[in-house]
Amino acid sequence: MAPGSTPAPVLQAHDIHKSYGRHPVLRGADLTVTPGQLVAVVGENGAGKSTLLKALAGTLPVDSGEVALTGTLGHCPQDPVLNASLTVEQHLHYFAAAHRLPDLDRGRELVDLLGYERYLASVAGELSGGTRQKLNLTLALLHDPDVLLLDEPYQGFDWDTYLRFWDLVEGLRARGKAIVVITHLVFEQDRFDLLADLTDGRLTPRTTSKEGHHVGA
Ligand SMILES: Nc1ncnc2c1ncn2[C@@H]1O[C@H](COP(=O)(O)OP(=O)(O)OP(=O)(O)O)[C@@H](O)[C@H]1O
Repeated sequence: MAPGSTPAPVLQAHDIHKSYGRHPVLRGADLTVTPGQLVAVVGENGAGKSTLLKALAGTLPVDSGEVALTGTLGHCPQDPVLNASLTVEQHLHYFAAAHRLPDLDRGRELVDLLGYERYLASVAGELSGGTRQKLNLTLALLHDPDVLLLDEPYQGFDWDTYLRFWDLVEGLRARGKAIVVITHLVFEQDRFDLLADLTDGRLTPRTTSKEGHHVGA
Protein backbone atom coordinates (compact mmCIF):
# COMPACT_ATOMS: atom_id res chain seq x y z
CA MET A 1 0.00 0.00 0.00
CA ALA A 2 1.33 3.46 -0.89
CA PRO A 3 2.36 5.64 2.08
CA GLY A 4 -0.51 7.81 3.26
CA SER A 5 -3.16 5.88 1.37
CA THR A 6 -6.26 4.67 3.17
CA PRO A 7 -6.45 0.91 3.66
CA ALA A 8 -9.36 -0.91 2.08
CA PRO A 9 -12.30 -1.43 4.45
CA VAL A 10 -12.76 -4.84 6.08
CA LEU A 11 -16.34 -4.04 6.96
CA GLN A 12 -18.67 -1.68 5.19
CA ALA A 13 -22.35 -1.11 5.82
CA HIS A 14 -24.30 1.09 3.46
CA ASP A 15 -27.77 2.55 3.95
CA ILE A 16 -29.04 -0.16 6.30
CA HIS A 17 -32.75 -0.09 7.04
CA LYS A 18 -34.48 -2.35 9.53
CA SER A 19 -37.95 -2.18 11.03
CA TYR A 20 -39.69 -4.50 13.46
CA GLY A 21 -43.24 -4.46 12.19
CA ARG A 22 -44.08 -0.77 11.92
CA HIS A 23 -41.28 0.30 14.22
CA PRO A 24 -38.31 1.60 12.21
CA VAL A 25 -35.04 1.05 14.09
CA LEU A 26 -32.31 1.52 11.47
CA ARG A 27 -32.99 4.24 8.93
CA GLY A 28 -30.02 4.49 6.64
CA ALA A 29 -27.06 3.48 8.83
CA ASP A 30 -23.61 3.68 7.22
CA LEU A 31 -20.36 2.41 8.69
CA THR A 32 -16.87 1.90 7.30
CA VAL A 33 -14.22 0.05 9.29
CA THR A 34 -10.62 -0.46 8.18
CA PRO A 35 -7.98 -2.94 9.46
CA GLY A 36 -6.58 -2.05 12.87
CA GLN A 37 -9.41 0.37 13.57
CA LEU A 38 -11.22 0.44 16.89
CA VAL A 39 -14.75 1.81 16.59
CA ALA A 40 -17.39 2.51 19.21
CA VAL A 41 -21.05 2.61 18.26
CA VAL A 42 -22.71 4.59 21.03
CA GLY A 43 -26.42 4.89 21.63
CA GLU A 44 -29.08 5.07 24.30
CA ASN A 45 -31.05 2.04 25.41
CA GLY A 46 -33.31 1.02 22.57
CA ALA A 47 -31.43 3.10 19.95
CA GLY A 48 -30.89 -0.04 17.84
CA LYS A 49 -27.29 -0.94 18.71
CA SER A 50 -27.86 -4.69 19.01
CA THR A 51 -30.00 -4.62 15.87
CA LEU A 52 -27.15 -2.93 14.01
CA LEU A 53 -24.58 -5.41 15.32
CA LYS A 54 -26.72 -8.39 14.27
CA ALA A 55 -27.17 -6.78 10.85
CA LEU A 56 -23.38 -6.35 10.57
CA ALA A 57 -22.85 -9.94 11.68
CA GLY A 58 -25.37 -11.17 9.15
CA THR A 59 -27.50 -12.92 11.78
CA LEU A 60 -30.48 -10.60 11.23
CA PRO A 61 -31.93 -9.97 7.78
CA VAL A 62 -32.24 -6.27 6.98
CA ASP A 63 -35.00 -4.64 4.94
CA SER A 64 -32.58 -2.87 2.63
CA GLY A 65 -28.95 -1.84 2.39
CA GLU A 66 -25.71 -3.76 2.07
CA VAL A 67 -23.07 -5.15 4.38
CA ALA A 68 -19.72 -6.12 2.88
CA LEU A 69 -17.21 -8.06 4.94
CA THR A 70 -13.77 -9.21 3.87
CA GLY A 71 -12.04 -11.73 6.09
CA THR A 72 -13.29 -13.67 9.09
CA LEU A 73 -15.78 -12.45 11.66
CA GLY A 74 -16.01 -12.89 15.42
CA HIS A 75 -19.26 -11.89 17.10
CA CYS A 76 -19.79 -11.51 20.82
CA PRO A 77 -23.52 -10.96 21.35
CA GLN A 78 -24.95 -9.32 24.46
CA ASP A 79 -26.55 -12.53 25.73
CA PRO A 80 -23.88 -15.20 26.14
CA VAL A 81 -24.60 -18.23 23.96
CA LEU A 82 -23.23 -20.84 26.34
CA ASN A 83 -24.36 -24.30 27.34
CA ALA A 84 -24.97 -24.23 31.10
CA SER A 85 -23.94 -27.88 31.58
CA LEU A 86 -20.58 -27.70 29.76
CA THR A 87 -17.36 -26.63 31.44
CA VAL A 88 -15.21 -23.75 30.24
CA GLU A 89 -12.69 -26.24 28.85
CA GLN A 90 -15.42 -28.19 27.03
CA HIS A 91 -16.60 -24.95 25.42
CA LEU A 92 -13.05 -24.35 24.22
CA HIS A 93 -12.91 -27.90 22.79
CA TYR A 94 -16.23 -27.62 20.96
CA PHE A 95 -15.60 -24.20 19.51
CA ALA A 96 -12.04 -25.13 18.50
CA ALA A 97 -13.43 -28.19 16.70
CA ALA A 98 -16.10 -26.05 15.01
CA HIS A 99 -13.39 -23.71 13.73
CA ARG A 100 -11.14 -26.69 12.85
CA LEU A 101 -8.33 -25.39 15.04
CA PRO A 102 -5.43 -27.81 15.57
CA ASP A 103 -5.19 -27.20 19.33
CA LEU A 104 -6.52 -25.19 22.29
CA ASP A 105 -3.47 -22.92 22.56
CA ARG A 106 -5.25 -19.69 21.62
CA GLY A 107 -8.19 -20.53 23.89
CA ARG A 108 -5.93 -21.15 26.88
CA GLU A 109 -3.97 -17.99 26.10
CA LEU A 110 -7.19 -15.94 26.09
CA VAL A 111 -8.34 -17.54 29.35
CA ASP A 112 -5.00 -16.52 30.89
CA LEU A 113 -5.18 -13.01 29.43
CA LEU A 114 -8.65 -12.50 30.88
CA GLY A 115 -7.59 -14.09 34.18
CA TYR A 116 -10.15 -16.86 34.71
CA GLU A 117 -8.00 -20.00 34.39
CA ARG A 118 -9.22 -21.25 37.78
CA TYR A 119 -12.66 -21.78 36.23
CA LEU A 120 -11.53 -24.07 33.39
CA ALA A 121 -13.24 -27.07 35.02
CA SER A 122 -16.39 -25.16 36.10
CA VAL A 123 -19.66 -25.54 34.23
CA ALA A 124 -20.95 -22.38 32.54
CA GLY A 125 -24.19 -22.47 34.52
CA GLU A 126 -22.26 -21.89 37.74
CA LEU A 127 -20.10 -19.02 36.50
CA SER A 128 -20.72 -15.42 37.53
CA GLY A 129 -22.10 -13.06 34.87
CA GLY A 130 -18.69 -11.44 34.41
CA THR A 131 -16.92 -14.79 33.98
CA ARG A 132 -19.57 -15.95 31.50
CA GLN A 133 -18.88 -12.76 29.56
CA LYS A 134 -15.14 -13.57 29.58
CA LEU A 135 -15.89 -17.02 28.16
CA ASN A 136 -18.20 -15.49 25.57
CA LEU A 137 -15.41 -13.12 24.51
CA THR A 138 -12.88 -15.97 24.42
CA LEU A 139 -15.12 -18.00 22.12
CA ALA A 140 -15.64 -15.04 19.76
CA LEU A 141 -11.85 -14.61 19.55
CA LEU A 142 -10.82 -18.25 19.33
CA HIS A 143 -10.30 -18.31 15.55
CA ASP A 144 -8.44 -14.98 15.56
CA PRO A 145 -11.02 -13.17 13.40
CA ASP A 146 -10.16 -10.18 11.21
CA VAL A 147 -13.25 -8.28 12.37
CA LEU A 148 -14.61 -8.48 15.88
CA LEU A 149 -18.09 -7.25 16.81
CA LEU A 150 -18.61 -6.84 20.56
CA ASP A 151 -21.96 -5.98 22.13
CA GLU A 152 -21.46 -4.26 25.52
CA PRO A 153 -18.26 -6.30 26.06
CA TYR A 154 -17.14 -4.85 29.40
CA GLN A 155 -20.53 -4.82 31.06
CA GLY A 156 -20.11 -6.83 34.27
CA PHE A 157 -16.29 -6.65 34.25
CA ASP A 158 -14.44 -5.54 37.37
CA TRP A 159 -11.74 -2.90 36.96
CA ASP A 160 -8.86 -5.39 36.65
CA THR A 161 -10.74 -7.29 33.93
CA TYR A 162 -11.67 -4.04 32.19
CA LEU A 163 -7.95 -3.20 31.95
CA ARG A 164 -7.10 -6.74 30.79
CA PHE A 165 -9.81 -6.39 28.15
CA TRP A 166 -8.14 -3.25 26.79
CA ASP A 167 -4.69 -4.91 26.79
CA LEU A 168 -6.22 -7.69 24.73
CA VAL A 169 -7.90 -5.25 22.34
CA GLU A 170 -4.70 -3.25 21.90
CA GLY A 171 -2.86 -6.48 21.01
CA LEU A 172 -5.48 -7.32 18.40
CA ARG A 173 -5.36 -3.87 16.92
CA ALA A 174 -1.59 -3.94 16.69
CA ARG A 175 -2.03 -7.05 14.53
CA GLY A 176 -4.42 -5.24 12.19
CA LYS A 177 -7.66 -6.64 13.56
CA ALA A 178 -10.72 -4.37 13.35
CA ILE A 179 -12.94 -4.10 16.40
CA VAL A 180 -16.43 -2.62 16.72
CA VAL A 181 -17.62 -2.08 20.28
CA ILE A 182 -21.30 -1.43 20.84
CA THR A 183 -21.97 0.43 24.05
CA HIS A 184 -24.29 2.86 25.77
CA LEU A 185 -21.39 4.18 27.87
CA VAL A 186 -17.92 5.23 26.73
CA PHE A 187 -15.66 5.80 29.71
CA GLU A 188 -12.49 6.65 27.79
CA GLN A 189 -13.15 8.14 24.38
CA ASP A 190 -9.45 8.45 23.56
CA ARG A 191 -9.10 4.69 23.33
CA PHE A 192 -11.15 4.70 20.11
CA ASP A 193 -10.25 5.74 16.57
CA LEU A 194 -13.86 6.48 15.81
CA LEU A 195 -16.97 7.05 17.88
CA ALA A 196 -20.21 6.92 15.99
CA ASP A 197 -23.48 7.95 17.62
CA LEU A 198 -26.51 5.89 16.72
CA THR A 199 -29.41 8.32 16.77
CA ASP A 200 -32.68 8.14 14.86
CA GLY A 201 -31.49 5.02 13.11
CA ARG A 202 -28.36 6.59 11.62
CA LEU A 203 -24.69 6.73 12.58
CA THR A 204 -22.98 10.07 12.97
CA PRO A 205 -19.20 10.20 13.56
CA ARG A 206 -17.77 12.16 16.45
CA THR A 207 -14.25 13.47 16.19
CA THR A 208 -11.72 11.97 18.61
CA SER A 209 -8.29 13.17 19.63
CA LYS A 210 -6.58 10.30 17.81
CA GLU A 211 -4.99 11.02 14.49
CA GLY A 212 -3.61 8.92 11.72
CA HIS A 213 -6.56 6.58 11.37
CA HIS A 214 -9.20 6.76 8.75
CA VAL A 215 -12.45 7.98 10.26
CA GLY A 216 -15.62 7.43 8.30
CA ALA A 217 -19.05 6.38 9.42
N1 LIG B 1 -37.13 -8.97 17.75
C1 LIG B 1 -37.69 -7.79 17.98
N2 LIG B 1 -39.00 -7.59 17.72
C2 LIG B 1 -39.58 -6.39 17.92
N3 LIG B 1 -38.93 -5.31 18.38
C3 LIG B 1 -37.62 -5.44 18.65
C4 LIG B 1 -36.94 -6.69 18.47
N4 LIG B 1 -35.63 -6.51 18.82
C5 LIG B 1 -35.52 -5.24 19.21
N5 LIG B 1 -36.69 -4.59 19.12
C6 LIG B 1 -36.95 -3.17 19.42
O1 LIG B 1 -36.08 -2.40 18.59
C7 LIG B 1 -35.54 -1.31 19.32
C8 LIG B 1 -34.03 -1.39 19.29
O2 LIG B 1 -33.62 -2.53 20.03
P1 LIG B 1 -32.08 -2.90 20.22
O3 LIG B 1 -32.02 -4.08 21.13
O4 LIG B 1 -31.43 -3.01 18.89
O5 LIG B 1 -31.54 -1.58 20.95
P2 LIG B 1 -30.22 -1.34 21.81
O6 LIG B 1 -29.72 0.01 21.43
O7 LIG B 1 -29.28 -2.49 21.62
O8 LIG B 1 -30.81 -1.34 23.28
P3 LIG B 1 -30.09 -1.69 24.71
O9 LIG B 1 -29.04 -0.65 24.95
O10 LIG B 1 -31.24 -1.56 25.67
O11 LIG B 1 -29.56 -3.10 24.59
C9 LIG B 1 -36.14 -1.38 20.72
O12 LIG B 1 -37.27 -0.52 20.75
C10 LIG B 1 -36.58 -2.82 20.85
O13 LIG B 1 -37.69 -2.94 21.70
